[in-house]
Amino acid sequence: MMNGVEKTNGEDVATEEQLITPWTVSVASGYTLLRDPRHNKGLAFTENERDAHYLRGLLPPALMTQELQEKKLMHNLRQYEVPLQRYMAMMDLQERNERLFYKLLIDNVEELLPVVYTPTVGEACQKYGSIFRRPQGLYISLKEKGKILEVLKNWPESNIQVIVVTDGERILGLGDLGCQGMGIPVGKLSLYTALGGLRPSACLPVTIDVGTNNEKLLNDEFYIGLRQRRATGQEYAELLEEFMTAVKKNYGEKVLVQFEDFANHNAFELLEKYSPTHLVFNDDIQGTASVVLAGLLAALKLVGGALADHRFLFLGAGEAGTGIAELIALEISKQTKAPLEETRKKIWLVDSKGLIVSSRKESLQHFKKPWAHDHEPVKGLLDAVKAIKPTVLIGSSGVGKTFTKEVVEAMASINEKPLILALSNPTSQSECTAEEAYTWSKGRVIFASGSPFDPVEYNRKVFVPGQANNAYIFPGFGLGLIMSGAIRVHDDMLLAASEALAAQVKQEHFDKGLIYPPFSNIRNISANIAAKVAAKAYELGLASRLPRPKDLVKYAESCMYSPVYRSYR
Ligand SMILES: O=C([O-])CC(=O)C(=O)O
Ligand SMILES: [Mg+2]
Repeated sequence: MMNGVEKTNGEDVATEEQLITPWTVSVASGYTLLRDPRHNKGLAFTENERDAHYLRGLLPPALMTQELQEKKLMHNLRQYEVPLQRYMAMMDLQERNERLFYKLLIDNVEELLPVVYTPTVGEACQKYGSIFRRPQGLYISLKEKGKILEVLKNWPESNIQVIVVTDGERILGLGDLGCQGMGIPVGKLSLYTALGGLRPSACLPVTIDVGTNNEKLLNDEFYIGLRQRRATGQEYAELLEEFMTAVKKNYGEKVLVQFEDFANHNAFELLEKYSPTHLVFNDDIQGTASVVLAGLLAALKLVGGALADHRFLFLGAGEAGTGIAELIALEISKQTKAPLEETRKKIWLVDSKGLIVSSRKESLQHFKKPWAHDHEPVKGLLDAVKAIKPTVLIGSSGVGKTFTKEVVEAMASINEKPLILALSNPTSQSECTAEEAYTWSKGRVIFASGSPFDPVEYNRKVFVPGQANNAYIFPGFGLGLIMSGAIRVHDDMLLAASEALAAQVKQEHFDKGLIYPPFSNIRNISANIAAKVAAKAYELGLASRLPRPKDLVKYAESCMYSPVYRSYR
């Protein structure tokens, strides 16, 4: 139980032999207050606050508003030309003055998203050891086996609502970054707060360190993780089981665990294993699926027809590829009442061995098997495009530069308005650039990508590429789950989130060729997504927060964290 009889940090339920953490709660003042990022306001402390909180002399005389601090910091950030330096400046700010960090991020979301998130966060993870200053998040390694519950109690907050956890094995499209994957949970959770309005203190980033198979990191003297090859099989499963059990025991039934950037085999297995007993969500399978489906639903206004009239070809049959494919098949099945086995046949996947066809079925990993349709073998992507004649081409393999000129031209020769999504992250792994997509299709493509691209001018027309990134969905999705007290995730909630996001794309966006709304309005979008997800949770009997609020959008908005400074008495 979270807020009821038991205290959440477990002291009350501990027996006399059990070890507890002797937390004390005190009012911060003076030097300690300035060093406490959650409460520090820097030069924005008022005269009264300086008197009352023993700050006299610890600050220079000037007073600044939060707006002026924001202006100064944005100016400073823009001086850095190297993206990683901007990232480090933002992380320093988060460690120094949390509210100001979120004020910057919320007010300048389009400019700062690429700094604290994709693509720069990818480079930050690669160099995490070298840029390491203060630890962020919770590290749970094989050394902590048998003690995970105690480790959770070391974290200074006990009222956790969302955990983003990675084991670092597949960080974006960059591969195994081991313990240095911590940048991802940290970045995702700062979006939970900035874009979805969850309180920072309710968010817990976790990295599970079972080793790494990345030789470069194993030989890097600055590497911060366990210097061993990855534990697998039973050893791995046991550590995760201990973690999942400890999480539920410590935070209760309603804590959301978001799996992030696990390698394919573990991602599918963990989701399947824990969905029946925990509130779990895999962002790379389900979040990406929901955001892509939203883009497709919106794109129908530009390309015409119903979803069922289209043919889909994927390059990449991992978490994103099969997750998106399954959600598209589910949506078509709901719309047409055709069984899933039928609707799946509109969707074709290509992996590293070529088109997935029935003759390969025996040797396929189980998550690929539903996509093995009858067709003669086809080797490469270009031949698959020519054979399948898709209206929609989606890249989700994590490998860059795979949508070649020939592939884009083939799509443009088949379709008046080809729909191409280059989802792989970060920018270096994108299947093609926005400029390539517009140029090679002679300006006819409808394009979106996982990493952001600047607008492109082609034939004196400006094209604005959309960003098909799960960041549109997970913050609002999570908010919807938390605010309704949901105890399980259901696929219908993903569909509800897709529809809510698609509904936010307005004529002015379509006019620019966009199939996603701009991020500048993301808090409002998140409130709408949260409301639809929560409504679905109530409808399905999965919500525990009763009675149901009448106006769920208003309620979502009222739950959202504001970064504006509070006055101290
Ligand atoms: O982090 C992102 O930008 C999207 C994502 O989940 C991934 O690429 O794994
Ligand atoms: Mg991810």
